[in-house]
Amino acid sequence: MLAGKSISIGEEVTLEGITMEQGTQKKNKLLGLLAEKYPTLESVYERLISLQAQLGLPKGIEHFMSDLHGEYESFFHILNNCSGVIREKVEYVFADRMTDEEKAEFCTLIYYPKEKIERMHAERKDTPAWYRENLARLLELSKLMSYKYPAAKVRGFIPKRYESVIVELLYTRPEEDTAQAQYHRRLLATIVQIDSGAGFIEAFCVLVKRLAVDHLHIVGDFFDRGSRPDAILNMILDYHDIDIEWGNHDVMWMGAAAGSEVCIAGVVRNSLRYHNTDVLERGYGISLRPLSLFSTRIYPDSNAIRASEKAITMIMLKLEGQLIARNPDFEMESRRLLDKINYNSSYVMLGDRRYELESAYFPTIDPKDPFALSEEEERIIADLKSYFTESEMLQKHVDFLYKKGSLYKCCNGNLLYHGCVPVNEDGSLRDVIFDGKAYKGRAYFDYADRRARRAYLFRAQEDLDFMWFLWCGRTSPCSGREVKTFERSLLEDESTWKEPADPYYRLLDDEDFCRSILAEFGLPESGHIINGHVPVKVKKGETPVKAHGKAIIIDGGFCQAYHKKTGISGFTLISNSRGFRLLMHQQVADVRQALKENKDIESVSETVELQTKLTTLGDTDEGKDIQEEIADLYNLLIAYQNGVIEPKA
Ligand SMILES: O=P(O)(O)OC[C@H]1O[C@](O)(COP(=O)(O)O)[C@@H](O)[C@@H]1O
Ligand SMILES: [Mn+2]
Repeated sequence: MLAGKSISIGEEVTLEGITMEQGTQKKNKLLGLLAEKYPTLESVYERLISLQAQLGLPKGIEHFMSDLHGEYESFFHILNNCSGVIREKVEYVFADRMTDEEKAEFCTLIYYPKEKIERMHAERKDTPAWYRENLARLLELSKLMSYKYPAAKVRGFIPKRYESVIVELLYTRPEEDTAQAQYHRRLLATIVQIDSGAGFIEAFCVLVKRLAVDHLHIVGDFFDRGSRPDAILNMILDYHDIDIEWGNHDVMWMGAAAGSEVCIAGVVRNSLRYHNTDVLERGYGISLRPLSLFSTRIYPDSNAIRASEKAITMIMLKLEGQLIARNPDFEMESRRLLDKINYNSSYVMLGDRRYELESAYFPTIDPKDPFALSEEEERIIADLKSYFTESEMLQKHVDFLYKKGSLYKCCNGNLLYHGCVPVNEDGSLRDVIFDGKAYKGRAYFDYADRRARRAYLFRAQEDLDFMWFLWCGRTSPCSGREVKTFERSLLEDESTWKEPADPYYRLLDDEDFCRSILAEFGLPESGHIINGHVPVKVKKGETPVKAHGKAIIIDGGFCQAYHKKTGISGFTLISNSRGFRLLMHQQVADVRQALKENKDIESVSETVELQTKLTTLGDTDEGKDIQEEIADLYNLLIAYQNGVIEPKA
């Protein structure tokens, strides 16, 4: 932050101009700092040579997934099998040197080394020969998979305790020299002899998985529908390299964790709707008991879960109505419907049409003031608010979502966000107005991202309300739909459930439109838009690849609830030095089955884009940083050579 300057949310931060002299001083100061890191001429040469060489290596492998929706079991397996990539590599390396069963067993060992070794031990199959054979296989696989990484980087991927021996094994060439071959055999035999085979196998498996995926992008929607989003977040807290683009379900949970009452009601409602109360009660220590006691009293004819869902839905609709009234900017007036109900005759007016209500029973509504919470409801929501804001685990997960996440990301020429860029019917960027100021395109995303961060930092009501808008606002970049929770909960006529969506979703098939969006975010024509949010119904012939590959929608329905709709159980999009391919995960294997029968998730691979030119690290964003470091090192070299800075001997 610039000293003495306060920054308002709509404003861009710019550096004040600095004089030439100040500029030189600053440059020398930076060089001085670099000289501390590289104090000798040799150290500069060494670093320069290594960086220059790295620029020519193939770019790292990026995996993209979205819409995990709490589906912990499949995600756990997919994270361990690296979306099927390990099996492909095993196929490639061992081709006809191993049978299918042997390969399947070897893959299971890589996915779940600890458990598999325990199993082998229990079955008395963990003989020295078994260890030697599997260590040799893991070594061969690691060698092949590490060719595109500089040695220093590979070293960094190996668990510390095993680093020196594994490096030794990786870089000896037994096939070239008999002395080396003997040395190699000795190393492997000794590892087994001294009983450290299990530790080394586990360390190799860490290395292989690390080599398979350089960077993971999750394009939103961790929460809701599936049962354990908390377990997914726990699993990725320490993931080596990850970014997240917030989905509409995530922002609602983030708003809830920041203390937005309507977001809290929305989160509780969604959890009850899918019978996923475990995530709240066990995962986050949030008690639903006060709500449940109240609900079963108010709705004695319903079971406890259904009663709670009804009660929290009404609280949510009241709070949403209050929020809409105090935020005309959100343009959500059409969603304020409790005052359009005729409570005597049990119908609602939508526009000028009358729709029958599913039930005429509204025990918590005062028809004269339908948006007011009763005293009991106030107490329930206040209790829930304290549980949400005080749940250590939830706050830890939401901290992580803020730290690693954002509303969008530009990465290696590609544009990632969960939902849409709001546009007009003709594809031009749509102005969205807040506090009398119009925002569109990238500036709108930046504005919304800043407000979402401010909501968590300062928790002012208007920013907390904004989190709700992000969850379900028609012009929210996370949603882009008019979300019809009222109709879906209270009306039987399904024609009212349809949710009008932003023209963006229709236009995404048009290449020129995609290019215009990429350009708006300062990205090249060769880039791609990568979205989640809209389940792709593969079984109905829909394809995730839009506009000849300019846009890819990767919501393949990880969640069980959507398998019937999509026909598959999730996608992983992979970008490597050759282009893009998509893995469609066919069937979910649970871990127990995987271990017992060496079962895996079947994944079908489809090429999305095959490049003729290999993409190198030099072509990526990381490559640009390396180029800058190289330029700084050259400046340091010049400063050493002409005596501006004295190198150490
Ligand atoms: O499937 P449910 O529980 O009825 O939820 C439907 C609601 O979820 C939404 O589809 C949002 O969730 P997604 O972001 O996963 O699509 C809303 O548009 C819709 O109102
Ligand atoms: Mn979504």
